[in-house]
Amino acid sequence: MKPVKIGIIGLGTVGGGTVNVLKRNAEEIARRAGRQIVITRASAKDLTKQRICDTQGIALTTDPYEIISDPEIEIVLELIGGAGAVKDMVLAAIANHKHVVTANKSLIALHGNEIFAKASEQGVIVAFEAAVAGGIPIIKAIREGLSGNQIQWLAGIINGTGNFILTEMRDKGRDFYDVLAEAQALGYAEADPTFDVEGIDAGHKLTILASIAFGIPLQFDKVYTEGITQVTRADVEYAEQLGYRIKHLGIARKTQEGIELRVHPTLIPERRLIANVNGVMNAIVVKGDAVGPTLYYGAGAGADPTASSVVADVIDVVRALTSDPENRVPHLAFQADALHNIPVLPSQQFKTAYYLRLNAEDKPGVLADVTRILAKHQISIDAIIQKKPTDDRALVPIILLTQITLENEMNAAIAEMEALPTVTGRVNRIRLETLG
Ligand SMILES: NC(=O)C1=CN([C@@H]2O[C@H](COP(=O)(O)OP(=O)(O)OC[C@H]3O[C@@H](n4cnc5c(N)ncnc54)[C@H](O)[C@@H]3O)[C@@H](O)[C@H]2O)C=CC1
Ligand SMILES: N[C@@H](CC=O)C(=O)O
Ligand code: NA
Repeated sequence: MKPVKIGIIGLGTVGGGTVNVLKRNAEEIARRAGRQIVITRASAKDLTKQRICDTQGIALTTDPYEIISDPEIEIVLELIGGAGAVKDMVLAAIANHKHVVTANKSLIALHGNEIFAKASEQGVIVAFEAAVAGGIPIIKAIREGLSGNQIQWLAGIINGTGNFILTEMRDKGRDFYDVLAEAQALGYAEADPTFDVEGIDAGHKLTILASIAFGIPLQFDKVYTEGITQVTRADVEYAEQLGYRIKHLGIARKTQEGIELRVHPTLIPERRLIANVNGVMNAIVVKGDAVGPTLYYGAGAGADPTASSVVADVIDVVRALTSDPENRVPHLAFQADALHNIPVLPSQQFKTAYYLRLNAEDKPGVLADVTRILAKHQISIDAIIQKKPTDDRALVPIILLTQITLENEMNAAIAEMEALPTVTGRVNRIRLETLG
């Protein structure tokens, strides 16, 4: 059989890694795909830049459209990133009947509904395994491996940069921005690293996971996102004293009222496997009604791990080249005409337990005021720690763990606690999930 010709647009961390893996494992890949896969062309912004891959035998250009319109190329690998100009490139590739493999979660989360509709019209595949949790085959696991289940919830550490930062801060006491700079140097971070630390990247990934788990359209605008910048060393220590770890999680949960889609720092019991996932590693727990809880673990970022997913997608596409488009795995796991518009809940309707930390004056009655406010909002307390004063102004940190409550009630209770004359500053809240 003739080799399949592919073109890559974007030769940075993931593009370079993909060239390396495709070259290094060419023989095994051909045995799996049934055909040889050859990168004939690649586009890069700067042709003189030093790369992590050898581009020998690959015709280079600065113009991605030369690849997108090349009649010889069957699969275009979009490894540039961003959701602006790249969207037009991907739509142009689809219009030219090319299959597309992408690692771009922002593109899929923001424009996936349109892109998949256009791809289906043209009978081509848009594959995106690398877009969620780097090297972990989580898309395939949910879309194919768990397709017999009703998915009840999923929760995951789905940003490698954020987990790397939290781990280094906790284990080595390192400075936030120092670790972020290292994550950038290692190629883990997004072009705009606020996407990593403010939870936007995790929000993009959660959008995709929720869609394939529940059969709903992609809707990033409804994801609640909170980043890791407000997590303090004190919170990490208090959480540990109470038997918890703080992880930045993306959580999608189907409830009677609708779907919760939220990204935020979360206390998790330290005995859970996911609480012990460190560094750039990612992990996702998916609970199906038939299978029960399942856990997927692996590198969430980096050149070779991400390339592992890109190349697996390329092989899938090659295997499917001769299949009838009607019989292919649907892009979003459910048939395109069978997606449901289940409401995504506003954050006020989330139900979760909480860790609260507040600074109060060291006076009798303060704790009673706080517990009275919580009781008024029907919030039950699971644990309280009152620390010794932190300074000569005699402020005492009070740490509380609550039982599951409605976020709306918690918002009201926090506002009342902050208004107490004996409470100084903001009440720091972190949501808590037992993930049982
Ligand atoms: N770095 C990682 O670990 C992971 C990245 N991703 C995603 O993979 C994609 C690529 O990310 P990275 O490789 O990390 O970024 P990168 O910045 O290392 O590489 C992107 C490359 O595209 C080039 N480029 C920009 N505009 C171009 C144009 N018009 N034509 C040709 N090349 C152009 C840039 O010069 C750069 O070399 C992004 O969507 C990212 O979110 C996904 C999973 C993991
Ligand atoms: N910036 C992302 C890259 C992979 O998706 C991350 O750190 O997880
Ligand atoms: Na993946």
